[in-house]
Amino acid sequence: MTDQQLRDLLWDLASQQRWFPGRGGTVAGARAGEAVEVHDARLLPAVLEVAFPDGRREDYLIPLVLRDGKPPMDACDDGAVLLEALRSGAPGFEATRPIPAGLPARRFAGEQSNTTVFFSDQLLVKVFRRIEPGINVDVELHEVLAGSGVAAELYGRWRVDGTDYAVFLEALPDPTDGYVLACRHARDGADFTTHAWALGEALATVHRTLAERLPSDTTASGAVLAAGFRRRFAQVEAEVDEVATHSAAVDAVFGAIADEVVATQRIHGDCHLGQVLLTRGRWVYVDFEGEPMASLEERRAPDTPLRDLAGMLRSFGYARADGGAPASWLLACRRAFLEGYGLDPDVPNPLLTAYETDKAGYEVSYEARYRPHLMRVPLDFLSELPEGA
Ligand SMILES: Nc1ncnc2c1ncn2[C@@H]1O[C@H](COP(=O)(O)OP(=O)(O)O)[C@@H](O)[C@H]1O
Ligand SMILES: O=P(O)(O)O[C@H]1O[C@H](CO)[C@@H](O[C@H]2O[C@H](CO)[C@@H](O)[C@H](O)[C@H]2O)[C@H](O)[C@H]1O
Repeated sequence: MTDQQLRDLLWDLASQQRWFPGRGGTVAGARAGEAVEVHDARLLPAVLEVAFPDGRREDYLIPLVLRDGKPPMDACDDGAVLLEALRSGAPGFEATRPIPAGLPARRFAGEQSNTTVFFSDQLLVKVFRRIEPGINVDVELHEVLAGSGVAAELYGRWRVDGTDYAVFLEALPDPTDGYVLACRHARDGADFTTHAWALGEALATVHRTLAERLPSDTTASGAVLAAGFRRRFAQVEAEVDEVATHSAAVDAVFGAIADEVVATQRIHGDCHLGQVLLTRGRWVYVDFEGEPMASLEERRAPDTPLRDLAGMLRSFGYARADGGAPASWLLACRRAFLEGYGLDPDVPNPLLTAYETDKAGYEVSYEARYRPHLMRVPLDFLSELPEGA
């Protein structure tokens, strides 16, 4: 295949995909690594390089399966090759447990920023699409959380020249999405506190395990955190006029943490109810990649566990709004979640409020851009902040 043919092929394959935000860009190049022999096929790790008008460049992985007499195809549509590559120990593939042979492959059809292929109901591979040089945080943290019971077990990885291309994980049996379940409870006016408590307990296990296995001797000062929150909120103010009425209350929330000093550690980083699955009575956290817009360096940096707690608390607020539940439903979820985590909900926690406020500000601008009909949800949270917090 010539260089031009590879560029055209990858662009065609990517352009049809929901995970590909590269349409606003142009092809800057295409490259292919060493092909891997798997039975009667060859697996070619191909990467499309996309340039954007603002100067950004992004790399998108489109592993190709090449078979004699057939057009090349995205390996995610021929997932058996990926499983067999792991099982047979093909170059770059490393299994961390025994891999069953011949499981039927099914590509996940839902909205996703990467691409997941399930193998029967036993395991899955998540192929990373936008790749960055180095270790992928999702792989790193799944490895660290092995055996903790609050994350899926790692089955292996595909790593090329020190960069993670894919992670193989246990497929959790009978999974139910946490946000879907919470919204259903809110709609039915059903009690969600047992689940909220268990989610808090599971998050405490995530944090404890990460702190034990990836210790970090770092702290964050409230003044620095507040400065960051204020900068981010100023951007929201510039974008959405309606937040101006809440500016004084928000400023007071951020001002209240100036004297704090908190320990930092590795955290989930993008915690919300859409990142937890209930599997046979147990809550499991998924997708440890951190905030998609943050750089790899930012996503690997220690942070305070309160960011994860705040993300989850905000999510209960969304579920309440979605299901039209009363304020008491939300309050009960919040209390149960904090208690399950090991915090006393009656003890004021200005730092946690500051993280929630920061997240709500971010949500206002996210909703203004993508889902204006939901902008009221974070705005309502801001409107409930006490004036002189
Ligand atoms: N171990 C797992 N077992 C079963 N389903 C999973 C597992 N991990 C993730 N999922 C589901 O697969 C989908 C995509 O997973 P996710 O890790 O969030 O992908 P992305 O990084 O592309 O957003 C989600 O619907 C999630 O609930
Ligand atoms: O899951 P992503 O990392 O892509 O996060 C983005 O989209 C989320 C919505 O899908 C958005 O989350 C917000 O809405 C959720 C309900 O739809 C709610 O559970 C979250 O708490 C709320 O923040 C997230 O902010 C955005 O970054």
